[in-house]
Amino acid sequence: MSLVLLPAVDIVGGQAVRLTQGEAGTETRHGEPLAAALAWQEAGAEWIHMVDLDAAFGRGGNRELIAGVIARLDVNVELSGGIRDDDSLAAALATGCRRVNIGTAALENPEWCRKVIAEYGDRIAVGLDVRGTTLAARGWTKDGGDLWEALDRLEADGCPRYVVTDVTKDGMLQGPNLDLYRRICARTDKPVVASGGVSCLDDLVALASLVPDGVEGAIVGRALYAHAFTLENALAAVRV
Ligand SMILES: O=C(O)c1ccccc1N[C@@H]1O[C@H](COP(=O)(O)O)[C@@H](O)[C@H]1O
Repeated sequence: MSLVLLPAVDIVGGQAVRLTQGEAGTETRHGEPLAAALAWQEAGAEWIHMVDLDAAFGRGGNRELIAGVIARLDVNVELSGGIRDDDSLAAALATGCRRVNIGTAALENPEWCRKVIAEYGDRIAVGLDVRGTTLAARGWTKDGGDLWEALDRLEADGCPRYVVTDVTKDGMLQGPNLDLYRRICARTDKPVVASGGVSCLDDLVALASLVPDGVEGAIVGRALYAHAFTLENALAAVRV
């Protein structure tokens, strides 16, 4: 199996942006989310990782715009940010995304998370956003507990997929935390999508070497927007 590449489209105030280590106020702007998403689709992406950062930071959201973007796409969208209760989950699924990524609520509301995993199966992924082995919640501004305790609980609850971000690597262009993904894959048989730090094609080749361990995909953000490589070249680099 080839590593699945998910170009990221993060949205603030209706614009595509990139943050550094997820910190509000560090954004660089990259135009219309639709234009970005269409560019990744045309370059061959099969999935797009879309984040409503305003919703993740608890300061509004971009759901209508996101629904309009997804309606124009043929590729699968994994949608993150602010999905924390029945209403926000229903609104997220109604955008037409293929799956949603639950972060804060998986840490703060385990019972609800268990319920929606049982109800929606693989339309749900849980985002494990970590600094060291401490989880980050609420726009990565609050500690969300111990990674290994949460992972054991989510395993018991049947979580079908994990999207694992090393927050300290995100937007830094300094390479991914391969050891983190190895350690998580050693503790679960469920697919893991790796996020944070990809800077060059060699980083993607290194992540692709973890496919037999359980790394299914890699989210690529700043490296694509900074033109460190093209998505076409990235897809070729991980193709087997
Ligand atoms: O992706 C980011 O750069 C990011 C930065 C700061 C906070 C969250 C970010 N992204 C993703 O948002 C969801 C978390 O949202 P919530 O906690 O469920 O509301 C998660 O997938 C993060 O990886």
